[in-house]
Amino acid sequence: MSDGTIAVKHLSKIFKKGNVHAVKDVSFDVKEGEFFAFLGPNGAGKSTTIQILTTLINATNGEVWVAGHDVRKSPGSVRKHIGVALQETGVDPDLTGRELLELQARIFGFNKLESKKRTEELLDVVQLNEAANRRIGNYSGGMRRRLDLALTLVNNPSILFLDEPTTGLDPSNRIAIWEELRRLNEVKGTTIFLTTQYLEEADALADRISIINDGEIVATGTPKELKSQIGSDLISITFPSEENLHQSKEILQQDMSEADIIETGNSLNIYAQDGTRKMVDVIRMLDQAGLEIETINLSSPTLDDIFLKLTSKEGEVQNG
Ligand SMILES: Nc1ncnc2c1ncn2[C@@H]1O[C@H](COP(=O)(O)OP(=O)(O)OP(=O)(O)O)[C@@H](O)[C@H]1O
Repeated sequence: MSDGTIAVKHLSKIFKKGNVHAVKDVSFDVKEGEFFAFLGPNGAGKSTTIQILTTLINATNGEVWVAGHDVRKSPGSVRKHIGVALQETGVDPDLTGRELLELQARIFGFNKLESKKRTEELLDVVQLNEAANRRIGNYSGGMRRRLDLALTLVNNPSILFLDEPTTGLDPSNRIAIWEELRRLNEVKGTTIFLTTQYLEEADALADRISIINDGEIVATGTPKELKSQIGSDLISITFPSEENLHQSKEILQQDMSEADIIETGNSLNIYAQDGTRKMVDVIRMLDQAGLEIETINLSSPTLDDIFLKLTSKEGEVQNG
């Protein structure tokens, strides 16, 4: 039985060489058809995790099920149902894109005719038809990534694993890959497990994100959940005079004990869960007290704020 799910329970990996504890008791599930992003800085343990999930290296501890199969007991069954694009795959630069795709199809057991047919389909999918007869050694970074993506799709996988698929690409090539991944996920229902260091990539693509840092998952949720988990909204107010600022602060502190009010230079920063409503309250209270304000501005936390908070050594917010 195969499906498009991933289940990881208490996964750990210790590299004996250097005694590196690269992955520490990591657990998560990915549902069929879900777009899941593993987000973390350099050395967080993303590549190690993806290599275990794709049967390339063994875990030290824990259980991993991919496409309904145990990666340790049935690696062959897992491989049949997944597509994998890892960082820095070495291929013969003298082959053309078309030749490499045909070769990959033969490796997966397609006969000659089927291999040619599948290759043409995939060249269409990743729009490499025009470059198909050029040597891979002459491909640009964006073309290489598109070819890598096509290679992962040869066996019609139910789950795609992509390790930092857009690292080093310029913005237009990055967006082209994003569109392709979205289409695969939405139209074909392919489950996607992607690692990235880019917040905007996880935010733009993923249904759910786990943030990994120093081998541990520090937060999991939808982009929206992650934002609201940490997320107080921020109301910044500037005043026409210092006196105005101090009087306003006193008034707001009396009536708003639940919100943090912090003075920064000539403005007050107010942190509140429901920023829009709080902003209306603040304006009303200051108006009633006859106090003038110069500007008032409301902003929500970005994923950047959350990422920094969760991955900084001082970060105190933890969540599973
Ligand atoms: N084969 C290995 N032997 C020893 N240590 C390793 C090995 N592979 C990875 N590590 C170490 O394990 C830790 C996690 O590395 P990993 O490559 O999984 O991180 P990553 O999140 O993928 O980082 P990057 O974004 O830079 O690819 C790092 O400290 C790394 O040096």
